[in-house]
Amino acid sequence: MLKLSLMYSRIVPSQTGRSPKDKRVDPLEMISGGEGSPKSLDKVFVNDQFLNWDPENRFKVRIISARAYPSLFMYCNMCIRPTPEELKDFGTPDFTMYNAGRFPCNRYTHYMTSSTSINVNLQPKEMVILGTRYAGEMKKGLFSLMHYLMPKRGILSLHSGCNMGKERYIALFFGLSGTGKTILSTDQNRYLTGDDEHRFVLWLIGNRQDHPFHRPE
Ligand SMILES: Nc1ncnc2c1ncn2[C@@H]1O[C@H](COP(=O)(O)OP(=O)(O)O)[C@@H](O)[C@H]1O
Ligand SMILES: C=C(OP(=O)(O)O)C(=O)O
Repeated sequence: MLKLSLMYSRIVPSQTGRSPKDKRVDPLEMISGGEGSPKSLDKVFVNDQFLNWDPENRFKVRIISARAYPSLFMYCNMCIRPTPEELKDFGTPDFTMYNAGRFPCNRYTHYMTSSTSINVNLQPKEMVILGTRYAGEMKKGLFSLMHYLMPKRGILSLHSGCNMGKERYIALFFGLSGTGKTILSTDQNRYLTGDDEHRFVLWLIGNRQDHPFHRPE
């Protein structure tokens, strides 16, 4: 029984859902170094990708993770993959994300609310994830960044599902997480534009993730 429960505790991670109370968006630099932290590991997984389908409002993001899974999650599902040519000229990223979800933060440090910490920082333009294995934190962190940056460019970012009818009218689905945006926007009689994060510019709707634009006439 003891053996079983030990096995179970190894398989089931401590934090597998979102931790909104442990998330901070700080304008100032935070403590993200120290032994065992993502910045001190010898081996990490790195992928350079783009945020935003629209090339004119695109951001370069570098995702550095201690484990392969978060890296693959972002590479396969979330961001836009650069072409080999774009990767060659990638240069300095606009934003860097460090994910060491298995490493807990020190909950006794000033500001820490638990052993989970998700810090999005706009000054050094970086995000550090500690003490959670929920990959959705990475998506939501980049989404927070887009919420900050897009309105400065006259673009409204939306947390919504979006689909389009054959007559090219667009429907947006709003709601808190888990309230049915995905289910409602996935309609077999309508084109799915995107399930989650969108930007809205007059009549042009684009998904932050790797989906094409649809231009209703
Ligand atoms: N109208 C509904 N009645 C019952 N369950 C629903 C309804 N809409 C969605 N769900 C369920 O709620 C969960 C979350 O829905 P989802 O569409 O993924 O939400 P969101 O995209 O807003 O996070 C899913 O398991 C889905 O099947
Ligand atoms: C994925 C989440 O929610 P939503 O489906 O609303 O984006 C989340 O809250 O982590």
